[in-house]
Amino acid sequence: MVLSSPSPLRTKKTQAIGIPIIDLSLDTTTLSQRIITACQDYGFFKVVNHGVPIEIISKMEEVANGFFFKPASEKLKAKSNPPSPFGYGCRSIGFNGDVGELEYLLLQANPDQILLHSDTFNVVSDQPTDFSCAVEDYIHVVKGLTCGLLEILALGLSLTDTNIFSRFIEDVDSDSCFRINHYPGVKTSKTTHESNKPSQSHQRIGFGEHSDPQIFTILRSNDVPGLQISTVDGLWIPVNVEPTDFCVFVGDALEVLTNGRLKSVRHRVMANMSSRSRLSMMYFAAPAMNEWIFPIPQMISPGEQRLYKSFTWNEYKKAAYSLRLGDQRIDLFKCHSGL
Ligand SMILES: C=C1C[C@]23C[C@@]1(O)CC[C@H]2[C@@]12CC[C@H](O)[C@@](C)(C(=O)O1)[C@H]2[C@@H]3C(=O)O
Ligand SMILES: O=C(O)CCC(=O)C(=O)O
Ligand SMILES: [Fe+2]
Repeated sequence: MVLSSPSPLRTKKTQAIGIPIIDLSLDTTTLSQRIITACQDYGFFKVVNHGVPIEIISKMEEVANGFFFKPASEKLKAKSNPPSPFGYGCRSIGFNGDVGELEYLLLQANPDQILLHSDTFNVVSDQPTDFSCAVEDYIHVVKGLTCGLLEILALGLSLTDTNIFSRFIEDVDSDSCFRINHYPGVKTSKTTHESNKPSQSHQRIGFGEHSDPQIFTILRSNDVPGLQISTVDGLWIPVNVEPTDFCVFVGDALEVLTNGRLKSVRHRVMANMSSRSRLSMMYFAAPAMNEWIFPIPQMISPGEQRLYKSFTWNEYKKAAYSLRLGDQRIDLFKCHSGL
């Protein structure tokens, strides 16, 4: 594994330290060990040499930019009515008062459900088929990458059933979703520079601190900075992303399935970093709604306590949507008795 070299402390609470970079051209045994270490220590890693065709990524970026550059009045036509998490959103995140300096499109990702978004595709682009094909192609390849990584992960955890995680994602009813976030660039204010006062834009939160509820999240962004992950001791590490890389986040469901051995990573996006706009795309790999999530018995060593209760993915999603973005929803499902 290649680790980026440490650089000096930037602020009291933000530190640039080595973030695991996983080279997928390595042999499976080495890979599986490195992925486990990264998921245990950070709940996060970057992936290089993944083999996802650049044309598919660039096409997705092109159609997404085409949408976000449209006038606000056009984009608002892609807002869901009645309100649902899906479709176009601007500033408002979820239904409980969270806001961020971004606009986004949120879509269901499984091949059957994506067809339900045809109304959205008709308004997001003058060439709806071009848009929907770009989305379908992108999801297809990223889903393949996700399942491959989850199989290597299961191998690294010495689980006999190496499809135990990927099966959730391959399920035709999987609740995986796809999100495209657009963070407009910051207009630098002359007045602020002249008066030498700290700019308001320093506090601009693009997407507030949270962990992802799903199993795995695969992110790709352009080269505009802003993403930060939190370490166990509460330090924020900026993640510099190359447009050719993917970032992988452990989600809450994987923390539960591994009885806490792999930790879901808290992360956020700062929106004060560049005059250029940031575009990110996330594939959230999730189980089907009726699927049970609980610590896999093989993940509970003799003498170890079971940390989480059993619940369906539907129950977990309901809990997530009843809470604020930054809430620790996983705590609701902890076994206090150890049973
Ligand atoms: C405030 C919220 C937005 C969110 C649902 C929630 O109530 C809490 C979890 C949020 C999150 C974070 C990861 C993904 O971006 C997301 C789609 C998800 O599954 O959980 C969002 C939800 C959302 O924006 O709808
Ligand atoms: O936009 C990003 O880079 C990350 C956004 C995110 O964490 C999310 O949508 O869950
Ligand atoms: Fe996230």
